[in-house]
Amino acid sequence: MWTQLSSAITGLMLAWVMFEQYFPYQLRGYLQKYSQKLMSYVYPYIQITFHEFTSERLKRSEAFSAIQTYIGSNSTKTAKRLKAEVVRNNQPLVLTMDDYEEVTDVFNGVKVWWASSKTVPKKQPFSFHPVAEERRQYRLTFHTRDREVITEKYIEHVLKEGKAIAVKNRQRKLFTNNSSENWYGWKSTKWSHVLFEHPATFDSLAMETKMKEGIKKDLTRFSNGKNYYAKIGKAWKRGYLLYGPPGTGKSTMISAMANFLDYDIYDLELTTVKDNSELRKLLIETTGKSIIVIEDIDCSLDLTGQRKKTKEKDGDDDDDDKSDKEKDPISKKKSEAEKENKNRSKVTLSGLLNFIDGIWSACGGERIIVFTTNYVDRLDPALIRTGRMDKHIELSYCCFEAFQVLAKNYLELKSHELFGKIEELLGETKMSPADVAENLMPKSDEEDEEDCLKRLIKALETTKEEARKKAEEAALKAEEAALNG
Ligand SMILES: Nc1ncnc2c1ncn2[C@@H]1O[C@H](COP(=O)(O)OP(=O)(O)OP(=O)(O)O)[C@@H](O)[C@H]1O
Ligand SMILES: [Mg+2]
Repeated sequence: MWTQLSSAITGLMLAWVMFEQYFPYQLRGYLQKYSQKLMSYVYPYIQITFHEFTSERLKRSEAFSAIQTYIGSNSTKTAKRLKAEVVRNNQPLVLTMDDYEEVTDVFNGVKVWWASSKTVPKKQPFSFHPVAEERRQYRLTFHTRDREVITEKYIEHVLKEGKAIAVKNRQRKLFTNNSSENWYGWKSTKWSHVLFEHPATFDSLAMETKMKEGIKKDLTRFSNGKNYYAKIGKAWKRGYLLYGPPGTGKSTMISAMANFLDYDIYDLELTTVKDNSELRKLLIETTGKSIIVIEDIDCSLDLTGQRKKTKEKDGDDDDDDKSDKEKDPISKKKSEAEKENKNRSKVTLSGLLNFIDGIWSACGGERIIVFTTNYVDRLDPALIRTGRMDKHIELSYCCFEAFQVLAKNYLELKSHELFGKIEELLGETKMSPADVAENLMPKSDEEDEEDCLKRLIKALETTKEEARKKAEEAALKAEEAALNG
């Protein structure tokens, strides 16, 4: 048996050598051409191969990824051998077609075959670029008579569907910028990320229903506005300025926005950005369908510009001002951050404005930029003028409508006899939704809804009393000052 096989192989090899030696080059070309033609009569199928990596810089082919997702979602019903991957502990298994497996698909009554295979490239003795161990490819086979429908419609359908499924299944990410000291090598990591899993939604957000609905509408119009933005010649982006006292839900709203639109979040820490060019590099690295957030913009940088610097030089920063700062927690936060950032970040106001609406801001598309601040009046007018930050949203102290949302979320209460008293007190005093929520949270298993509501009433009364005393003291001081001339 082995001797027969080896003599057959030797015979074939001899025939090939004779063919190579005795047939002239042109004749060999003709023979190959006609044999292929002959084959196409016997085998009337066309094959297209999609490789995993593009030829340039080993980048993964987008078409391959889309096809993989498309086949993955369809093949689980038909393929006999599947590959299982666990993405995360609490996620279901992701099943894809195994290597060397074949599945069929039908499009407009036309049948096609998809097969997966892989090649292992020869090891490079020396290379600067890491070489992928295996390269996979998908082979699409279809009948010659279906050439038109497949090349003109089917492939486009597969790529579009694959991308849509990937968007639907993707795990959203929360990025934060690394300090430039940690950018290394040709594959520098400017952003690092974790999975974004914040549960906040617009339903759980406590604020006036009308305002909430308005914001949701605005976001939906933006995310569906690709053609509109192209038509009016504007970059597909929108700026929001969220302002209000601490604990009124600015950060929570950003998470709710990301969950509502299914976007990633880039939390940009400006104080670690060295200069404007670094800011631009960071921006280029962000992807579409994302929210870029700069929190506490008034603390991040000296965005009040040159005016403030000259003021400080003139010695305008008097003692009274300083003692005020010591009292006010927001100013304290601001001055601490200012001190820390002095000389560290050279990002300028103009650099930031360029980031918001300069030429570079258009790359990527479909992006929302959100600034938050506790003090809107401390920002430079250039930063908040109309057209720059498209929408200004004030998040304020808890109103009764907002309280109702919190009571429903925290205590599953839609009404209660104590609601009337709470409505009255909320109208007379200022308490942030964060503080209201804190009071509504049961502190032990023994506490019921009524205990929580009573605690809130007590807290509201204390706040009201403190505010009354403060106002009295201020009035007294003003009276004294008037008397002293
Ligand atoms: N409007 C709101 N609806 C629901 N929960 C809220 C709301 N505002 C605040 N909270 C609760 O209070 C906590 C603090 O809120 P959040 O961090 O969003 O406030 P903030 O406005 O960003 O404050 P800061 O100005 O200090 O950053 C949140 O974890 C959330 O549970
Ligand atoms: Mg916040």
